[in-house]
Amino acid sequence: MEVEGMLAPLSLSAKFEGSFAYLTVRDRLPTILTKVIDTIHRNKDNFFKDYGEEGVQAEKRAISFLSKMRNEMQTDKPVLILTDNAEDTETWNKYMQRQQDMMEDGEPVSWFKSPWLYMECYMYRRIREALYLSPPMDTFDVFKEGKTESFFESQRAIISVCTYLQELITNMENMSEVQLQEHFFKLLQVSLWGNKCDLSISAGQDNSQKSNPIDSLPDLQRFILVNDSIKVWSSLIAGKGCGSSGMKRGRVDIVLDNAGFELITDLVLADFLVSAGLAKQIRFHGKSFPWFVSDVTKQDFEWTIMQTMASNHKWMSASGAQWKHFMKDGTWSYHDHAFWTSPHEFCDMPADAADLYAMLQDSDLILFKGDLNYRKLTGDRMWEHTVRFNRALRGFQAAPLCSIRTLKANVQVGLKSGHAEQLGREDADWMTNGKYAVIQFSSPSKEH
Ligand SMILES: O=P(O)(O)OC[C@H]1O[C@](O)(CO)[C@@H](O)[C@@H]1O
Ligand SMILES: [Mn+2]
Repeated sequence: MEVEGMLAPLSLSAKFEGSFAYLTVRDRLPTILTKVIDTIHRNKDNFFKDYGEEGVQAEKRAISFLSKMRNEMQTDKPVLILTDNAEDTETWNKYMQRQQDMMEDGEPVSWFKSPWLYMECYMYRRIREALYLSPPMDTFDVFKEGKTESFFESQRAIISVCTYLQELITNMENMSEVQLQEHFFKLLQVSLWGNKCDLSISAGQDNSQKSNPIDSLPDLQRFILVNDSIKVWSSLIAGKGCGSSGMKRGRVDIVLDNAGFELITDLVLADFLVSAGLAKQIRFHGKSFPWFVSDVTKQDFEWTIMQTMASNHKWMSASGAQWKHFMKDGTWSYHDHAFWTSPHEFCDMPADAADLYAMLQDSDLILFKGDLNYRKLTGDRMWEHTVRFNRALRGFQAAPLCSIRTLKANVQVGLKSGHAEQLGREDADWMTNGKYAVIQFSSPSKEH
């Protein structure tokens, strides 16, 4: 899929001392691992209650795997092949070989020498392996507690967005297209800022939403570096317009990121799209195992809808009930695919996950939530900031797509000349502190 003659720049990597990747591998990843070990240990009594002595042995075994990995990471040991014979084990091991073939002077693939994206993904896959090899703990979600807490700590913000949604739906019939567009822009921004609330960048610290998200939007506007909302709107209108002729299906895919408040903002946006007739079908894509601390799994997805329904706030529970209904009648559906928990850049998708690529090709619009998806869209490479988004996608163009992301890693393309330099002067950490954001669109037929 790579455009001929146009090589991609180098991958971000911890081998660049002092870089954000370096600091992440040196400081943040070991902290996350320590928390994982601590969580397993704190749950020892529960494992005993549920599984007896077998549970206690499993706890010890998992902790020993994880401590070993922390040590390997901190001493920059070669990366090990996976041995858990899971559905994706072979893919991961093949990918390691691919990385090995790219190493200079035959040096082994290792934590501080290989691409950051690969190594960070690999850590979460190894956590999975440690649990997988420690039955009956194989289904334990080490990040569940954090995700649940972040949901409950965002209650007030959740109530305000659900109330906003329900009021909107009540008045929708009399709304002009311009008014609908205005509300769409707002909800897209709520979903954008919802991405501030991930737990990976804060190494698991509380990062929930406390204030009313709708009221905060005007103040946050100036932090949106690229805002292609109007193009996203146009692609939705195009999908809608052709619906009756059978050309387009009015299908929107949302590639989810984090559970907690962010997921609620995505569900609210999806509800709005359906209720306003802008989409007929929404397919949500989540992770098939716990990933990057706060990412949504099927369990989180179902739990969130149930909890929303169970709220004693009228508009929150009404929203939850509506979402359950959408799931039941097929208007909404949840999908997971091993590709989302692989280390691949998205330009690899046609070759490495052809079924998923084909599925996405019949979408009218794909919304990619969050920072990690942006890193994978752009390959997590050292692009010049002025390179076009389309170019950085390196042929990944299944359908019109939009990345909705707060900046938490130092890759950013599609900026006007001089903009990055100006930002650098104003705020040295603009690419990694989660204060700035983009709504960046790309369509297969148009150059951007
Ligand atoms: O949940 P998000 O928006 O993908 O953010 C997770 C980000 O946090 C980090 O783990 C911080 O290192 C990044 O690697 C990653 O891109
Ligand atoms: Mn995430």
